[in-house]
Amino acid sequence: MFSALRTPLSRSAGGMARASSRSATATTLRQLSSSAPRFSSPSYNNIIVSQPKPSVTLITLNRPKALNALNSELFHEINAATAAADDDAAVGAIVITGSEKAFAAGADIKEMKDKEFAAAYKSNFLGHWTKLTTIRKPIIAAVSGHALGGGCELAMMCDIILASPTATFGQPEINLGVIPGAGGTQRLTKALGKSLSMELILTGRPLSATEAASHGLVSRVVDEGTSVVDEAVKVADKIAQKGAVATQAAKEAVNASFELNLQEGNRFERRLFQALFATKDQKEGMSAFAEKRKPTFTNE
Ligand SMILES: CCCCCCC[C@H](O)CC(=O)SCCNC(=O)CCNC(=O)[C@H](O)C(C)(C)COP(=O)([O-])OP(=O)([O-])OC[C@H]1O[C@@H](n2cnc3c(N)ncnc32)[C@H](O)[C@@H]1OP(=O)([O-])[O-]
Repeated sequence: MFSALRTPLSRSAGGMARASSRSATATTLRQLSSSAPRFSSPSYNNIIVSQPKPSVTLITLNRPKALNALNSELFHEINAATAAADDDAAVGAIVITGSEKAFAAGADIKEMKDKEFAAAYKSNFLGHWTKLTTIRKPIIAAVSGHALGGGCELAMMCDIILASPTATFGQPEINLGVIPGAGGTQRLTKALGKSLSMELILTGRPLSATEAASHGLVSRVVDEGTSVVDEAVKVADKIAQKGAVATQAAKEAVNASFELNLQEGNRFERRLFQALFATKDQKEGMSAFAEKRKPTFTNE
C-alpha cells in the first residue's frame, strides 16, 4: 500500500557518482532543514519521506495542526516507511523528525478518548506501534520542541536521539488519568534511573534538552543555530558509510544489553564478533588498516 518515496531530487542525487553528489546533497540538506518539508508524498497523509542523501531516508512527521500527535494511520505510515528503508540496500540509516515546535505531542488524545477496554484489548491497541523497534538499520530521532507522551516514547524507540536546544521530553500521561503505554515507564527508567523517571512520570514535568543530555536520555544537544535535522542526517550518513553487516550487529548487540544479563550479553557480543570474521567487510576493514588506506565496504 505504501512505498518509500524517492523525490525527484533524490533520484537525481542518487544517479550521481558519490563524490560529485556531495555538494548537491549539501544544498539539499540545507533546503530540507531550513524550511518546512519541501516534498510531499501522494502515498502518505501524515508523514513526508525524503532522501537528503542517497544513503539516508528522512521521515518527517507532518500533522502540524495537531503538533504531530500520533494517530493510528500515522503509525502505519511510519511502519511502512521504515520497513521500506530497511529493505532498501542503498539506505544505511534512517532519521525521524518532526517540526520546530513539536517532534510529537504524544498519542492523539482525541482519537483515543472514547476507547473502551474490551475493544482496546481485543484489537491489541498500540501493539503495532512498537514495530519500529524491529527495524535492523539505525534510526536517529532529531528532536525539536515537544517530545511528550508517545512522542517521547517514539524518540526512545530510536537508536540515537539528537536534540535541539528547544527540545523538551516528558511523559505527561498522568495528567490524562493514564500512564505511558508505549514503553515510557520502561525505556525512560533505563535511561534516567528510578528516581528521576518516577518524578517525571508521577508529576508529568517535562525535561529540558540540557537536562536530558546531562542524564543520558539524548546523545547530545546541537548548538544554537545548528539544525538538528542537518546534524542527524550527517550522523546517519556517517553510519551509512560503515559496513552494513557490522552496523547491524552493533545495533543488535547494544540492544541486547537491555534484555540480557552481563554474562549472557558478553557471550552474545563475542559470538557476533566471531561471526563477523566470516564477512568480506572484516577482511577489507582490517587489510585497509594494515595497508594504510581507506576501506571500501561491500556490505558482505
Ligand atoms: C511510539 C508509540 C506511541 C504511542 C503512544 C501511546 C501511549 C502514550 O504513552 C499515551 C500518550 O501519548 S497520551 C498524550 C500525551 N501528551 C500530552 O498529554 C500532551 C498534550 N498536549 C499538550 O499538553 C499541549 O498541546 C502542548 C503543551 C504540547 C502545546 O501547547 P500549546 O502550544 O498551547 O498548543 P495547543 O493549543 O495545546 O495545541 C495545538 C493543537 O494541537 C492539538 N494537540 C496537541 N497535543 C495533542 C495530542 N496529544 N492529541 C491530539 N491533539 C493534540 C491541540 O488539541 C490543538 O489543536 P486544536 O484543534 O487547535 O485545539
